[in-house]
Amino acid sequence: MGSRVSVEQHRADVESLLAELTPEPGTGRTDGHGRTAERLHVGEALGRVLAADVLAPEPLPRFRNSQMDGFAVRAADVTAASPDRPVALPVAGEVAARPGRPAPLTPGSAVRIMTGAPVPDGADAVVPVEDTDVGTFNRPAPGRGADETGAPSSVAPGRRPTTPAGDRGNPPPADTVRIRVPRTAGDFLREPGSDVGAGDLVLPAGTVLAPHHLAAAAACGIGGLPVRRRVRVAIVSTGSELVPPGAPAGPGQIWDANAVALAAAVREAGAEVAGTERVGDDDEAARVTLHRAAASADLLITSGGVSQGAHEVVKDVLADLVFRAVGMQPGGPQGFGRLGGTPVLTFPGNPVSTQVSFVVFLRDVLRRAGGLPPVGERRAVLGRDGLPDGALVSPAGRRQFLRGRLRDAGIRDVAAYPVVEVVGGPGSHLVASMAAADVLIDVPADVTELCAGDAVTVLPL
Ligand SMILES: Nc1nc2c(c(=O)[nH]1)N[C@H]1C(S)=C(S)[C@@H](COP(=O)(O)OP(=O)(O)OC[C@H]3O[C@@H](n4cnc5c(N)ncnc54)[C@H](O)[C@@H]3O)O[C@H]1N2
Ligand code: MOO
Repeated sequence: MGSRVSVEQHRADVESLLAELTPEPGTGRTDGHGRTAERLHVGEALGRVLAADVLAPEPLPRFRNSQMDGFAVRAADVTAASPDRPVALPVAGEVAARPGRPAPLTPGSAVRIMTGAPVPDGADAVVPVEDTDVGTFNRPAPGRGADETGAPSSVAPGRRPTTPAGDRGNPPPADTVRIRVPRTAGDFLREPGSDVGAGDLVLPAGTVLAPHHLAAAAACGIGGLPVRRRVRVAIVSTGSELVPPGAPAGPGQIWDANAVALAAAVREAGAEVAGTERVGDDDEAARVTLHRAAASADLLITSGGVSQGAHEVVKDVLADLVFRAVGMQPGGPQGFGRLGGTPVLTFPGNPVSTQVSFVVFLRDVLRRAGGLPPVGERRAVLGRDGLPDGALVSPAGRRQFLRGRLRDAGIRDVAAYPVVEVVGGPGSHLVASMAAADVLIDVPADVTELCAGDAVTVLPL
């Protein structure tokens, strides 16, 4: 395996191997049909990354409509209105939020109008129904009377209604409305294009589509969105001892944690799982499986079979790859190269090592390829609880990635770094203990001792 290389060196080599996964304009990764993007129904695009700017095909709102339930009027007809001297106007019908175009308003009249309904030509303001003698357009609920403003009076739970049930149904609309509040032109109108104009930018390329982005696109009538094609990753876990979770395990068998962990990590990083396969320590079977998996994907990742044992199928079958010891713990034995043109990363089989390898070498590469921001790192202060002796020692020349848990910062600590406690042990088989962690504590290769209170870098899990 030769001498150890640094984490930085291995990361640089992995990034240069995988540069083709991050499309640059004109040189992008394609899907065999020359596409770097695909079109998805707006309802299916959650979490995907927009491949192009999305412009509004029409103004939004599409037409001038009412902001309130009330009466569409000419403002000039109601400028003199006041509670003491209401202006009476004849009511010339009703317009609701329904398909169709309303008839124009005759000057000197009012039209009942509902929220969202198109405003008739000739009307330039809406008077909310509460500002008129009508009070409300609601039907009285069964058994409820109307109060003096016309609004239904509330009936306390368990009380008997104060009016007989015969008041049900819509009272006939008044043919005259008395308007008590003056209005000026434009009041309670929603103008076409006041949200977005035709041809305006609604969503810029690169947006990671959240529900409110999808709502904006849908409201603009956009049925399909161009999204970046996701990197397709094939996953092969190796080891004759492995059985799938849920299946019975006999003597010497263990459940395959890595295929599940890697598939979930790939998806979380914005990529797509082309397939997961398990193969035993049989060179011929492994050869077939690895070639098939590589041919199906943009990237192949494997777990296991890369150290110094007698049955290292990955090393044996992928002999053209570079296998090396990286100066880190866990995750020391690493390999990279190509199989039939497809880039391959080989992660060590210990389940903590596999997951740490993904976080350290692949997570942000996949995120960048998919148009997502890197997870990045943050600073924290080492807590005392996870350090019985108040300090930890780390071997020189090995970058350690310890499992840690951030403590909730109290209000007093808002400006300070959060405290991180070491959790679980350092062993790379301690996969259940890792479930208690929410970060990896990054101890640099040249640091051999850390004390409670020291500042550290952590990588979120
Ligand atoms: N003589 C040496 N032995 C080992 C060295 C070394 O440098 N010299 N390195 C050790 C380190 S560090 C690691 S990490 C492992 C890496 O080994 P492999 O990548 O070859 O992995 P395996 O031997 O196949 O498995 C290691 C361990 O993990 C378990 N495992 C494997 N796959 C899964 C899975 N999908 N789900 C759950 N657990 C899995 C496997 O049963 C073994 O216990 O090598 C050390 N040895
Ligand atoms: O490097 Mo291994 O990944 O420590 O257990």
